[in-house]
Amino acid sequence: MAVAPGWLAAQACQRVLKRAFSLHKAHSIKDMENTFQLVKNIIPPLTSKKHKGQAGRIGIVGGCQEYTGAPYFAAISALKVGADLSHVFCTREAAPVIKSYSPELIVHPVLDSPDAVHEVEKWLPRLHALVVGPGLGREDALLKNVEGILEASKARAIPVVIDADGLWLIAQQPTLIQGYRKAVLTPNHVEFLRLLEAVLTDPVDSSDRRGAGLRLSQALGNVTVVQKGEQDVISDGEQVLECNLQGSNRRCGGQGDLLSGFLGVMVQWALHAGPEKMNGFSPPLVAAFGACSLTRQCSHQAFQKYGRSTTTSDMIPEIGPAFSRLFET
Ligand SMILES: NC(=O)C1=CN([C@@H]2O[C@H](COP(=O)(O)OP(=O)(O)OC[C@H]3O[C@@H](n4cnc5c(N)ncnc54)[C@H](O)[C@@H]3O)[C@@H](O)[C@H]2O)[C@@H](O)CC1
Ligand SMILES: Nc1ncnc2c1ncn2[C@@H]1O[C@H](COP(=O)(O)OP(=O)(O)OP(=O)(O)O)[C@@H](O)[C@H]1O
Ligand SMILES: [Mg+2]
Repeated sequence: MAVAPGWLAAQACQRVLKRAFSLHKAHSIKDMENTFQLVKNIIPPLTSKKHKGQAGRIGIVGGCQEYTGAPYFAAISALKVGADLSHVFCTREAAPVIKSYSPELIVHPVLDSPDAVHEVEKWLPRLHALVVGPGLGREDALLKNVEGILEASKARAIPVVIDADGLWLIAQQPTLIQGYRKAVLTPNHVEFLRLLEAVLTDPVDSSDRRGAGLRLSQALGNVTVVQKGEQDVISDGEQVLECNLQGSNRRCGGQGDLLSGFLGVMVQWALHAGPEKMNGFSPPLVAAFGACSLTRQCSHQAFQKYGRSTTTSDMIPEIGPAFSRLFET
């Protein structure tokens, strides 16, 4: 019997949705379908009418002597999800290493220069979003420069995803992003607890992940918070979305870096698409759901091939197939 490709695609989509929502009673498969549909709504179509740059020009702020992999993962994932140009702003020492990983990346060795804020600021008019923190390190001088870069980005209303050591900075100075609704924080378990402690004055039950995420977001003035973990819990202080899509049980480093790169692209897609396509959700919330789903799907697919030996590099070739499976069926 011949089976129509459309039918096969619909079955694959149903399987993904069942994996995604079977665990959480607060959502029905219908809700999940609707949320995936919202992500689909923000994806700019590939057409012959566009010029280079229109699908996204993303900047990654991070990369130092110790960490060169993290900014690479964030920058390459931005490109592979569909951005046209991906810039990395890193320290002088880290630049040749990051360049050597990929000819696709534009690498600026400026982050430890005395003029770092100005050097990054002059690129800001050409960027749609910044991802701040992967592989940044915690040196005071670098963090000071990143403070200036964040202020300059806010002044230009550029969306910022803050991850890793960028979250370390925010835990020291929450006022840096207080009330900036174009900021999305992507803490892992340890980073989330650190933020809770830094921002909330009253004790909070961190085992109630929805409640804690809501409260943290509210305390930061509705900055979107993506709490990564067995389930990803996403809140903008008003609503909570959970992503339960099956990933893998490999916890190798770098998966969060991929997520931050996806999110840098998707958040500007969502803001560009506008609130009318969001069915009452905020654009950063929908973008975060998309980035979490895609990371977990890549992890799932890579694990099916490589099992215990899966590393984050194995997830990169899965980005295209995972994206098609989730958002193009
Ligand atoms: N290949 C690379 O270059 C990678 C670099 N990374 C970078 O590494 C830097 C540090 O980020 P991490 O997420 O590793 O953060 P941390 O260096 O704070 O934590 C590393 C790990 O140590 C453990 N840990 C932390 N605090 C602990 C404590 N008090 N007691 C016991 N265990 C504790 C946790 O398992 C945690 O995930 C960031 O710049 C990040 O972007 C990571 O993104 C992973 C990949
Ligand atoms: N227990 C888990 N089960 C399934 N998926 C998980 C689990 N913990 C984290 N993840 C997924 O792994 C991805 C990265 O989250 P993680 O908490 O490892 O970030 P991270 O520590 O910042 O990573 P990185 O090493 O890049 O810094 C997210 O997509 C998250 O959904
Ligand atoms: Mg991380």
